[in-house]
Amino acid sequence: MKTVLTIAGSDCSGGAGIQADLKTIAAHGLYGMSAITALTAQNTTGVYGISETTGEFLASQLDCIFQDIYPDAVKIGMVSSRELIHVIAEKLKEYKAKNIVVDPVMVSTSGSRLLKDDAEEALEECLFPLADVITPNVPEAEVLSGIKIREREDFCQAAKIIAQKTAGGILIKGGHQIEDANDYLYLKGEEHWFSGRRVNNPNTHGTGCTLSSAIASNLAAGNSLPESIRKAKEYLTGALEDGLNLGAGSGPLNHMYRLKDLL
Ligand SMILES: Nc1ncnc2c1ncn2[C@@H]1O[C@H](COP(=O)(O)OP(=O)(O)OP(=O)(O)O)[C@@H](O)[C@H]1O
Ligand SMILES: Cc1ncc(CO)c(N)n1
Repeated sequence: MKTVLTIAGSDCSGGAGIQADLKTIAAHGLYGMSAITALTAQNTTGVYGISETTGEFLASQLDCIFQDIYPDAVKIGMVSSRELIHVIAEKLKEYKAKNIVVDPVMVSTSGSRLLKDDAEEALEECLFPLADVITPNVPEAEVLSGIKIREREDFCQAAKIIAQKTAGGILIKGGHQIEDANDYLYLKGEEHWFSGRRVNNPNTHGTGCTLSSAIASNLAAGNSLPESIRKAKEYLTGALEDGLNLGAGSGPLNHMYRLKDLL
């Protein structure tokens, strides 16, 4: 069985972070493992607390995983501090990790900052060079490139700037655009657009985590990057279209929508 590791923060309400990743990996029929960077106290209405793990303990989790069950792909989500980013980069190099998806999580869907100021630079310097693909949303891509993204051409311009930090692909997610849900991939000088059906559902807690772990799952299964993104987007759109409505705020997706017939 193919295996996928997620290195991310825990969302106690189950909609984003580690919990969304493990549900996504399981829904793809793969074996999921997790190294937890931080506990968060959050729910569909917001993030109420963050308790980070130590660098030493994160290193220990990664040693346990890589020395025993080697992952076929690795997804990295919320990593809020410089120290933890350094630990991850060192361990990924030490164990020659492959199929690395970096989701540069900066702000939660509900608007809370999930990254300390000094961590942004470390993310770009230490993790981007190791990534097979990085998956910023539009606001994150604006921060990383330093330009405003409004028109189709802006996606390309921003990606080219970000590409100076990575040899991997840059997937700029258009979920925050109003009219459509199209995503843009810049990979080794080539452009790919992935057109999405925009779903009229305000319950989008964890869309970014779900997409990146679905991409990692598809890479682990041996798909090319563009094919992994196409399949991941299809999975995500279905989970959103299912119309689950839990909690008082922006609720989670239904990861098990393809298994409904079993019940
Ligand atoms: N309403 C929607 N309908 C269809 N697809 C959507 C919708 N909202 C987001 N998406 C898709 O979800 C994926 C994740 O994009 P999004 O921009 O929401 O990520 P994100 O902002 O990183 O997520 P998060 O808020 O969890 O951090 C993309 O493929 C995007 O196109
Ligand atoms: C733990 C965690 N990771 C990522 C996000 C991004 O939505 C979140 N809300 N919580």
